Amino acid sequence: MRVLTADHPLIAHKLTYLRKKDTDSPTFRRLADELVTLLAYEATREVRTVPFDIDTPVSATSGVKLSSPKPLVVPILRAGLGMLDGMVRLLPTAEVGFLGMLRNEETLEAVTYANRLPDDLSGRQCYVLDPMLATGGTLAMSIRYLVERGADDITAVTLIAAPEGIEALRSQIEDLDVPVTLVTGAVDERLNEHGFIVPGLGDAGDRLYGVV
Ligand SMILES: O=P(O)(O)OC[C@H]1O[C@H](OP(=O)(O)OP(=O)(O)O)[C@H](O)[C@@H]1O
Ligand SMILES: O=c1cc[nH]c(=O)[nH]1
Ligand SMILES: [Mg+2]
Repeated sequence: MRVLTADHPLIAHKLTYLRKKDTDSPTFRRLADELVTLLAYEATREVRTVPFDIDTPVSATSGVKLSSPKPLVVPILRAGLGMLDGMVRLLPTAEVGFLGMLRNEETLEAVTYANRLPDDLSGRQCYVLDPMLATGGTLAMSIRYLVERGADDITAVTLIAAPEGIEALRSQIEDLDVPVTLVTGAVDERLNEHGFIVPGLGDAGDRLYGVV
């Protein structure tokens, strides 16, 4: 698994305000949206294209367009939904599939409670969106699931990742014969005893949508 950590002052600035505990939900949503658009530039660096001949007002020329099959963007509900608009703004032809996953607060194991994805993902490039990579369990399950359905290239986009989670994810998907890239806005210090990222930003889903 390739890991790309963003190194950009605008990303660092926006992440700082996202982390602040007194940042309200509307501001948190706006910052998450802006951050994913900046990260999407890096995440889509290898999106597949095909040659495309066009006429400008001046002459004929060749360019490129996104190839078929269309890329699939998969936000992990709930918190990944806060990253969807920012991603599809850069990838307007992408299709969107949904996975609903919840981490058990005691065992920290992820369970899947919703699934709305195409059955056959053969030949698809998939972009998985989830702001937090903590123990790595949620992303490992979702990536394995997409590969079982045929996805042949996966990029996960996170805002913040824990170093332990990155290593756990790496080991849980190392048997997969598919390139996986992780693009993250930051790699934080560690996980605490409750499986929360330190310093992190708290519970991303709650901060986006309220405490449930
Ligand atoms: O790396 P992991 O240890 O698996 O933890 C990360 C997961 O935890 C959070 O979701 P949560 O379970 O809080 O669900 P929510 O998005 O509905 O709040 C987060 O959005 C990730 O999906
Ligand atoms: O710090 C964390 C860990 C898991 N999920 C979150 O939303 N935040
Ligand atoms: Mg949550």
